[in-house]
Amino acid sequence: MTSGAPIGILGAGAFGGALAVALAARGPVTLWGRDLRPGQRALPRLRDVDLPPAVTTTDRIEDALDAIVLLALPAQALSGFLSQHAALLDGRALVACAKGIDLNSGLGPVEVIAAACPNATPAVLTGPSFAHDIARGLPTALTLACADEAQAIALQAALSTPVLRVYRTTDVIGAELGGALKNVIAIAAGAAIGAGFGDSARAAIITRGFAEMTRLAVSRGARADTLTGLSGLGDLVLTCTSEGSRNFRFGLALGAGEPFDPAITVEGVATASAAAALARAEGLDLPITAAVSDLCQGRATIQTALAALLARPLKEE
Ligand SMILES: NC(=O)C1=CN([C@@H]2O[C@H](COP(=O)(O)OP(=O)(O)OC[C@H]3O[C@@H](n4cnc5c(N)ncnc54)[C@H](OP(=O)(O)O)[C@@H]3O)[C@@H](O)[C@H]2O)C=CC1
Ligand SMILES: O=C(CO)COP(=O)(O)O
Repeated sequence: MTSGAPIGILGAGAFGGALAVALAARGPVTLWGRDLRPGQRALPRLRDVDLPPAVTTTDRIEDALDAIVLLALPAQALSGFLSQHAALLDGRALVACAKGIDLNSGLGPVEVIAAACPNATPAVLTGPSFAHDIARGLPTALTLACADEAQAIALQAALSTPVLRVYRTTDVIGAELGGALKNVIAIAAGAAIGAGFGDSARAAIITRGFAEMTRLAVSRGARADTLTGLSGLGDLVLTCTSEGSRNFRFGLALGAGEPFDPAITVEGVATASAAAALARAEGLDLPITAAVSDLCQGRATIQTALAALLARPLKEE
């Protein structure tokens, strides 16, 4: 494969680290993390995989400002981070790798970038992909969403490798809401399994959860067919069916009444509240999303949440 343009990655957690490993197959990558040492090869959040020589590590953002900059930070950290570093980041191609809705503003990652860096080309990289799969070089398909089609084509080419297959779309809202909302439904699926409700209940949650995802995304301007793609249904299936998912594992613990390590990133908690607020503003009924929000905020128990869902009036599918 021909050498690609240098890529900067801001955020050295599991996903930033995995993308650095994968993209090093194309060309030089600079990985920034707030505690990253120059020459560091092992990352605490990405076990069992060392960074290859084509990855330079740094704790100076200035070192990672390449033509393409990936923002591999949790969704709730993005706005503050961008405001803090806007002078350095504005005007560049900024690709959010986060899946969530900002709780303060109700915005997705691309709108968060646009608000903080109005001269940037904002995009989002999303889709079904566990960091440990990508880092191990397993075949993976992602979606790159950018409103500007020419930029989407360029970013798709720059971020694809022989095993990382990137599709593209200009439907930014659809791609980012699919990625954000699947985490909420994965918490519900995990909670159902953790509480012992069984696989049939999980199938119902996945299906009716998908209907909620589509309803909210379409009301916000997304195309319905984007939700049936990798960034929506694809990621929903992965996250609701694998204990590789932190959101699913968090749900399992919630359903079983067990504690969960608060240091682990679980995007669906904040996004459930943000999505429930958006649904109220749009006048939409999203019962599973509301139940997850209530469960996470301690306003419901798994038993009261189930009873409320089952007591809803019978309706046409
Ligand atoms: N892990 C996965 O399989 C996948 C994750 N994603 C998405 O990627 C995003 C990031 O997740 P992931 O990498 O897994 O999360 P991790 O918890 O593994 O890592 C998060 C990283 O962000 C850093 N960070 C958090 N807040 C800030 C801040 N304010 N300033 C600077 N750095 C900060 C953390 O630094 P520190 O360690 O110093 O706290 C850490 O390095 C999420 O939106 C997730 O949904 C998408 C696809 C797959
Ligand atoms: O987004 C992911 C898979 O596509 C990772 O899911 P978790 O954040 O639940 O681990």
